[in-house]
Amino acid sequence: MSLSVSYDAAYASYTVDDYLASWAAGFATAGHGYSNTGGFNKGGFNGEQYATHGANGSDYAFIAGSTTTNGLHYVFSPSQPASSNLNHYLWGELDTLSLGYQLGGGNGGEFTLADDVVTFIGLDLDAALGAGRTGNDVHQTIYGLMQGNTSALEGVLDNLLAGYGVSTDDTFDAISAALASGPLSVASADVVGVQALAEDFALAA
Ligand code: HEM
Repeated sequence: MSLSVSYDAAYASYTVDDYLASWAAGFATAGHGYSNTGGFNKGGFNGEQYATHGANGSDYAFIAGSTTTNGLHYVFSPSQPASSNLNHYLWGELDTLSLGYQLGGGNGGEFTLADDVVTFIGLDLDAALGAGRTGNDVHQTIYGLMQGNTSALEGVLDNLLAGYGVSTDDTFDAISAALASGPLSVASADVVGVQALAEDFALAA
């Protein structure tokens, strides 16, 4: 699936990094633990959506989504230490992410944001049961957001946006235009191939 981004026109000239920084500052979570767990759309520890809002009554929120039915799962084993790499981690197929304000829904229904500022579709991250936390992009991206830390998400986005010649340092409008014109052309990949060949000859000489 290719990446697409939809955003509130009021933020058109914000860079993605600027918006993520302001979202993170407003999310200002006091943490997760027992008091601010968020939840899955189906309740329990599995579903198509996981969502939470900042602690201390913050309206700032996010919804992580999977386009696969029952595609996201949380491992919570009280029998293992909370600090274990194989406990308290998210796995599954993470495809979409919405950031904004005023989380609603849940409790068996779909989550919504009354003010949905930006939605990324096509994140295309995948982690298997047993992946644990370390090296698990699905977990790191979402647990980062839960702590008001957007750096893992920025890394994921920059990785995808590089294929279109843009990055999270660009504005939503610039990114939207780059995504609309498609991935960098096959012709430029060919040019890279030719250059590599020329270097090979130079080394051989
Ligand atoms: C799905 C996204 C979630 C992620 C990425 C996540 C991640 C984590 C992590 C990394 C910890 C820290 C464990 C430690 O090192 O001490 C933790 C703790 C905890 N999580 Fe989650 N969590 C998620 C969702 C949930 C949900 C839906 C619940 C619902 C009950 C929950 C309940 C807890 C509790 C109770 C603790 C504290 C455990 C303790 O201190 O004994 N989490 N979580």
